[in-house]
Amino acid sequence: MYYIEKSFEISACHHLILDHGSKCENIHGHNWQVTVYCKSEELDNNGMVVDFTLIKNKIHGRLDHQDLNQKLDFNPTAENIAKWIVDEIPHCYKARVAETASNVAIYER
Ligand SMILES: Nc1nc2c(c(=O)[nH]1)N=C([C@H](O)[C@H](O)COP(=O)(O)OP(=O)(O)OP(=O)(O)O)CN2
Ligand SMILES: [Zn+2]
Repeated sequence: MYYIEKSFEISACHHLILDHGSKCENIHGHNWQVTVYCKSEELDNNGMVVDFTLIKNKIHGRLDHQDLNQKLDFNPTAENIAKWIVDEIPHCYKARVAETASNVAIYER
C-alpha cells in the first residue's frame, strides 16, 4: 500500500449556524491547518497516488481567502470540512482540519 500526506494552510472567514448562542455565529477568521491523507495499492501512470498539486488546487484553490459560507453548501465546522475533503479527493481516506493547535477535527472513512 502507498500512502501520501499533503498539508497546507487555508486563510479564510466563516460563521457557524448553531442551535446554542455562540460567538462563532459572528463572521470571523481562522488559518486552518489542513492535512489530507490518501492511499492506494497501485500508482497511476505518473507514479503517484494523487498529485500533491491537484490536492492543493482542489481544496486550497477553492477556499483560501474566501468566505467559506459562500463557497460551501453546509455549516463550515471543522468536522464538516474534513468530511467534505475526503469526499472531494480521490483515494482520500482521512482529513485533519485544525482551526488552532487546540481545536482539531479528523474525519476518517
Ligand atoms: N466541534 C467543533 N466546535 C467548534 C467548531 C468546530 O468547527 N467544531 N468551531 C468553532 C468556531 O469556529 C470558533 O471560531 C472557535 O473559536 P476559538 O476561539 O478558536 O475556540 P474556543 O472558543 O474553544 O477558544 P480557545 O481559545 O481555542 O480555547 C467553535 N466550536
Ligand atoms: Zn470559527
